[in-house]
This record gives sequence, structure tokens and C-alpha cells, in this order.
Amino acid sequence: MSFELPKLAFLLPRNAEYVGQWHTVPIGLSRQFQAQAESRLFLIDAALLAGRLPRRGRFGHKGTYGHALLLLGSRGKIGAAVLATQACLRSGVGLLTVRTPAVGYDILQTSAPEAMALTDPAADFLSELPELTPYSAIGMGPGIDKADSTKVVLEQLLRTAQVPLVLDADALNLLGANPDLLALLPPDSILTPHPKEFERLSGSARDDYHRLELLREFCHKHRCYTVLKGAHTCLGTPTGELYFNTTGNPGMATGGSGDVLTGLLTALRAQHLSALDAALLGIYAHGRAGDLAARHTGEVGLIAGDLTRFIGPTLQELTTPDAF
Ligand SMILES: NC(=O)C1=CN([C@@H]2O[C@H](COP(=O)(O)OP(=O)(O)OC[C@H]3O[C@@H](n4cnc5c(N)ncnc54)[C@H](OP(=O)(O)O)[C@@H]3O)[C@@H](O)[C@H]2O)[C@@H](O)CC1
Ligand SMILES: Nc1ncnc2c1ncn2[C@@H]1O[C@H](COP(=O)(O)OP(=O)(O)O)[C@@H](O)[C@H]1O
Ligand SMILES: [Mg+2]
Repeated sequence: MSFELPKLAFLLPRNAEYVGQWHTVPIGLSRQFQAQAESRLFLIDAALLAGRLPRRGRFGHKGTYGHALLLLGSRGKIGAAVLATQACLRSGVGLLTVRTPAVGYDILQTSAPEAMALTDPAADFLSELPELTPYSAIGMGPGIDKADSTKVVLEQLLRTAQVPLVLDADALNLLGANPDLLALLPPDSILTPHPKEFERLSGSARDDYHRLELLREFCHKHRCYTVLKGAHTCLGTPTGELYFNTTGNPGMATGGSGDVLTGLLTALRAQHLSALDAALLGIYAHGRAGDLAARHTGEVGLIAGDLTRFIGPTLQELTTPDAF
């Protein structure tokens, strides 16, 4: 018998095998999984998220909603920077500053005039960390590439940041290639690897069940929240819970979808949501935006930029449940 993974999480006591995004799990392992995970498996659905996203106060101003810094892009991958920037802007942040290499300046200022551009002195890759004092959360990764100068920026960020971090893409690959940097990870950072990036961070998994075990170990060891992305994105927490997402569709299997998630999560962290609330809301809203977008474009025609247009309605839906 086979079940989609989210349903499976609650059926394991009776059904010791599952098939889903993570394929088939041997019967013994499923029992072991169930035994270990008793009551620490959750679905990310609207019910779980109720009350987690505060309404905007009548007298709120841009200072109320935080100032995010995004470190993004390299030559040829400024598109990733644009996508993360637009998503961040659509996710309620009060102010956004974007750091790209110089090659990104004109593109960013044109495609996202609401964001401030704080251009790196280097032409093609990030090479210097800016002053961090103004910011309430920092996201780094989409499109940055793995230049030596960018590794130095990441290390400086990990050593000096006093505010929540969201790390994605080559920020994760640089951590994987330089595991000593993992010890510098500030507690409650959010990491957003897809399975290949997660493999670079924590080694290869024997099977999909083992990958979830590695996820648990990784989050515990590094005191971080890790968003293992896929068809049923799974959030691992430092305390061992696993949360499986229920939104999203295969139309989101298109370049840049993950860059959008980085911008969204950074905006939520900048607004002073806890790492857990930001991760749960961000994961769900990202998939839900994909579902709303697909109603307009179809799954086949969906592109990552479409997601950004539906983040607003999705977050509205989560703050005012009766509005739709
Ligand atoms: N417009 C722009 O500027 C864009 C810029 N971008 C930027 O490019 C950079 C490189 O990012 P990247 O993720 O494409 O490269 P990489 O780490 O080699 O991983 C690719 C491999 O991972 C795997 N894989 C992925 N998902 C999986 C899953 N769910 N389940 C299983 N496997 C999965 C899969 O491996 P395969 O199965 O093919 O062996 C796939 O081939 C990054 O900085 C990003 O921000 C992009 O966002 C695009 C738009
Ligand atoms: N089949 C799918 N169903 C639902 N969501 C998906 C599917 N495929 C990919 N996604 C989502 O799309 C995003 C892809 O992220 P990522 O691999 O980092 O892409 P990129 O680096 O191109 O932006 C993730 O959030 C993932 O959960
Ligand atoms: Mg990615």
C-alpha cells in the first residue's frame, strides 16, 4: 500500500511502508522512524499557521517592519538576485537593501526600484561585507557563485552578524566545501538546501528515509532550521521536529523558485518573526503562491517570477482567514 508522505506521517503505526517524494522505505526503517518520531511529525497547513502572522497595525510604518539585507548574484546570475529581491519586497518588509556585485546595479535599480542597491566594489562576484548595523535580518546565497572572495564574505558574515540569517544556494555549497565554517553558524539560522545542496552539507543519504535522519542530526548539531526543499518540503528544527509542507505543485520545478523562497523567508525574519514561525509561514506561503499562480499560468507555463505576484494574496489569506 502506498501513501503520499504527509498523510503517511500519521499512518505509520498501521502502515509500515510509504511511497512518496522520498520513494519506498523498508518496513523496519519505517517502524524505527515511527518509534523515534512519535508526535514530532507535523503537517504545515493553514490550521498549523493560524495566528502566527500578525496583522499589520494601523499605525505601523516602514521602521516597524524591519530592514532586510540580501547578499545576492554574480555575473550571469543577477536574475536570481532580482527574484529574491522582488519576493522579499512582496513579503511585507519595511525596507530592503540589496548587495550585488557591480554588474547587478543597473539591473536591480531598474527591475526593483523599491529596493536600495548597495553595490559591491567588485564587478562580477561579492567581495566585501558591508556594515551590518542597520539590518534586522540578512539573506545570502541566490546566484552568488563560489568565488574565493565570496567565501570570505560569507565567513565575515557568520563571524559578525548579530541578526537572523537565511542561507541558500552557493552560501550552502561554500559551507559544504568548508565545513569548519558550520561551527560559526549563529543559532536559529535558516538554511534552505535542495537535496543536492543538503548532500554537500551533510553527506550522501542511503535512501530518502536516511536523508530525514540526516536532516534531524544536522539541525540538532548546528542548532539551525533546515528547509529541505522538494515536492513535500520538510523543515527540520534544532529540537527534532519535522514539518512537511502541503502546498506547492510541479509547476514550481523551474529555475528561480528557490530564490523566491529566500527573499520571502528573509522578509519574515526581518519583521521579527521567530525562526520557526518564519520558516513555517514562508514554506507554506511559497507553495500556496505557486498553487495560485498555476491557476493562471498552468503548471507548465509557470515561471518563478509568477510566484512573487501571488505572495501578497497568500500572506493576506494567512492573516485574514475569511478573506478568500
Ligand atoms: N535566473 C538565475 O539567475 C538563476 C540562478 N540560479 C542560481 O544558480 C545557482 C545554481 O543552482 P542549482 O540549484 O541549479 O545548482 P546545483 O546546486 O548544482 O543543483 C542542481 C541539481 O540539484 C539536484 N536537485 C535539485 N532539486 C532537486 C530535488 N528537488 N530533488 C532531487 N534533486 C534535486 C538536481 O540534480 P540531478 O537530479 O540533476 O542530479 C539538479 O540538477 C544558484 O546560485 C541559484 O541561485 C538558479 O536559481 C536558476 C535561476
Ligand atoms: N514538484 C514540486 N512540487 C512542489 N514544489 C516544488 C517541486 N519542485 C520544486 N519545488 C519547489 O521549488 C523550489 C526549488 O528550489 P531550488 O531547487 O533552490 O531552485 P532554484 O535554485 O532554481 O531557485 C523549492 O522550494 C521546491 O520545494
Ligand atoms: Mg536554489
